[in-house]
Amino acid sequence: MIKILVSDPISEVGLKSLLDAEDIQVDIKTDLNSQELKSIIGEYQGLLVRSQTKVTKEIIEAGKHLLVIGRAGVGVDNIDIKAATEHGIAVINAPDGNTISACEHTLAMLLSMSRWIPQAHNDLTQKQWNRKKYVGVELNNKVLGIIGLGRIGLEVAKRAKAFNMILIGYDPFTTEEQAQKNGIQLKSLEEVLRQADFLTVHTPLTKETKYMIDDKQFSLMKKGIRIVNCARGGIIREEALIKALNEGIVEAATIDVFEKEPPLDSPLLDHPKVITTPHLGASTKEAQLNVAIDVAKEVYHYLAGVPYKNAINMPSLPSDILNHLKPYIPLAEKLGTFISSVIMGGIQKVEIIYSGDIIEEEIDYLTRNILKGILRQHMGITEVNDVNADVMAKRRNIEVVEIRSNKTHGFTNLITVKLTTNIEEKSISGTLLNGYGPRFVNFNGSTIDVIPEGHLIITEHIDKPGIIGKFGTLLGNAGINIGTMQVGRNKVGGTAIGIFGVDKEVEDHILDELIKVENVSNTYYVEL
Ligand SMILES: NC(=O)C1=CN([C@@H]2O[C@H](COP(=O)(O)OP(=O)(O)OC[C@H]3O[C@@H](n4cnc5c(N)ncnc54)[C@H](O)[C@@H]3O)[C@@H](O)[C@H]2O)C=CC1
Ligand SMILES: O=C(O)CCC(=O)C(=O)O
Repeated sequence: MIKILVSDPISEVGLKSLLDAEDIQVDIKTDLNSQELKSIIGEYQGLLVRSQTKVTKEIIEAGKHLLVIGRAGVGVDNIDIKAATEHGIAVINAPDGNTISACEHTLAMLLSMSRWIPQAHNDLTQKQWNRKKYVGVELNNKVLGIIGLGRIGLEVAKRAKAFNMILIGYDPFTTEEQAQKNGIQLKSLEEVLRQADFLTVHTPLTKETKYMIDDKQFSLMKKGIRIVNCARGGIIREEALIKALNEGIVEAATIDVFEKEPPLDSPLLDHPKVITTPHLGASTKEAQLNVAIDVAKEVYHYLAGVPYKNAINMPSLPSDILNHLKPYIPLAEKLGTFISSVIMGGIQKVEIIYSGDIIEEEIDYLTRNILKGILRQHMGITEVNDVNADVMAKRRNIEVVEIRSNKTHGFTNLITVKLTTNIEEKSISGTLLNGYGPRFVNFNGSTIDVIPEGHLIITEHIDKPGIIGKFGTLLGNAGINIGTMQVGRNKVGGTAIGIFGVDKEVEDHILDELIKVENVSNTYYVEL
């Protein structure tokens, strides 16, 4: 039974697919403090959160059985992604379901700020009829600067256009063409800051975006600018914002997200020109249902080994691409397992050559599976998986080189893995034969044709008469039946290899017998 903990309020209707699954137990405990979470997280394979639960390194380390962390929403800055990746835990979010709500909240903030609606309402509740005090500004013909032209930024642009605003934007990861298509003039950050009458930020909180709006940036702004932050606290430095408000650079600000949440001691809450909401951007019935449905489905798919698309720490592949890659995945892992079983010494380099139709695919995913096979087999690292395979290789100073080549050697697709250790270098090539499944087709330069499955004995010997016969006798005497056999050599009388598919597990003492046969240099055993 798989156990999933839901530690933040997430729509139960949206979680129905998990709640109804027979093989999954879902526990909803939304009032845990971090100590309590730490003490129980070890029981769970899955953890579902929104933004309140801080999934720290400590929590991740205590989650000995965690396989997946699902975030019902976009921002994953409350999850230590590095620690999750190192522990092989997939982090999956639900980025699409709350876009419209966050965008509409931004528009609500823009409008209330331009007309001082909350302040005027407050006065009126105090029986003060202040018509002169609250003179606003129109959005019409004003320049709206949008920082971050992703899902929410572009939806905001669409709606701001309806108010006849002039749209300018900054996003180093988008193109001029894409911006123009959405009616936005792409500019440098400095230009946006200098030209905007209204400014709204829609980036994630990263090392690059933290405090991207600080004293220096405020000093570039037009006097009287109005600012919205419905993205993440910390993109705008709060201290600098307060200063800019007090100096009159910023006329008004609307803030949904804070550097520290809840921000109960923040001076922003008391500032007369600031409108605040308690991180409500995604708090609509629709958004909460959407993100719960999305995250439940993705987590279920991840646990069931079915294609999913929104992993943060793995290549996120559309399901059609993942389905196309699927048959190559076991081949990739088996190439890694095989080559690392027949080599001696400490691994220094893994070179992977992809050729043929496979080079059009997301080969990073296959590389992770090759590395997984290598690290599990050669180093006994059982916790390695698709999520952390490349991190684990890097941590062990293994150089990983991926090459796309057009030399297919007659195959429609070919994957060659060359392993270099401090002692030797060996290679294995495999292909996927249409309708026949995976095959190993070359080992250290010798042509072979091996179905990579079951119990395999591999021998390296000199190409001389009688050796294969002796192997047969020895294995027969040990009650081991040879089901398939492949021999190859680089030249007559040269170095030869034998790959014997046998019907049962082979113990070490049998390999010791085989290596005693004259002209045999090495024997190995691998289970695929
Ligand atoms: N207040 C709330 O309740 C909600 C807040 N959010 C937050 O809104 C933000 C935007 O979300 P989405 O639009 O869904 O994300 P997204 O990933 O679709 O868009 C983010 C955009 O920021 C851009 N970007 C990244 N680094 C940048 C930089 N240094 N300078 C300028 N642009 C940069 C990216 O290229 C991307 O286009 C996130 O921080 C998210 O967590 C999202 C939903 C609800
Ligand atoms: O869970 C929430 O309500 C916050 C949503 C949010 O900030 C996000 O999705 O990034």
